[in-house]
Amino acid sequence: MKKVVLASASPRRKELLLKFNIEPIIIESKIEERISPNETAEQIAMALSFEKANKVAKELKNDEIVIGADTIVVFEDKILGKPKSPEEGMTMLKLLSGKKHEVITGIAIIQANSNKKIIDFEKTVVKFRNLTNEKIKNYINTGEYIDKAGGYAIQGLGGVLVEYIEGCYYNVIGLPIYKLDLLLERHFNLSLL
Ligand SMILES: Cc1cn([C@H]2C[C@H](O)[C@@H](COP(=O)(O)OP(=O)(O)OP(=O)(O)O)O2)c(=O)[nH]c1=O
Repeated sequence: MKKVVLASASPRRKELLLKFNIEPIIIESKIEERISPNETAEQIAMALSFEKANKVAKELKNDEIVIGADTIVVFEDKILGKPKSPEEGMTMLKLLSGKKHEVITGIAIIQANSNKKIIDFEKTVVKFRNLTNEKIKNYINTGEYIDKAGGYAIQGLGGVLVEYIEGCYYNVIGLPIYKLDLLLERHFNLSLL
């Protein structure tokens, strides 16, 4: 397989790629995550994933495949980022309690030093069970909410909060693996299997 560069500091994304037999070179891509009010959530996630991948691709000398991704949580047209405090985490989980929300991941794949690039997104609906204030407080106290869009991690103790999902599980964790394989196959003649 060609050299794959993951333009991400997210340990989840690295672990996911490793699980699917890709050993990525990690290059963190620090961008300012600006959110423009005129864009849809899908457009925002795709634009941010592209910015992350493009920043790294521009610094490379060969024809590496660069992957960038951005995950956002959308509840009733409101974008929920990463909570900056336990209080904000608590407010987010109260909003999500008993309701459905969307997790959207933008994914950008760029071949460095070529004009080959593709940008797409994946959407998963997540239904939360009804949460008591005590349950929310107990979850926030675990600290797991930190660094997670929407303030929870489905792959961890946050799994207790989720009743069901509609769509790709890996998308919620930050990288829709089936779509990555589909895009690699279709546009780069590569595949995970
Ligand atoms: C909803 C949810 C989000 N998350 C995580 C996935 C993403 O890593 C994070 C959203 O932040 P992102 O901005 O997508 O990614 P990141 O800051 O972790 O890494 P980088 O920008 O360097 O690529 O939330 C989970 O791990 N589990 C979940 O259930």
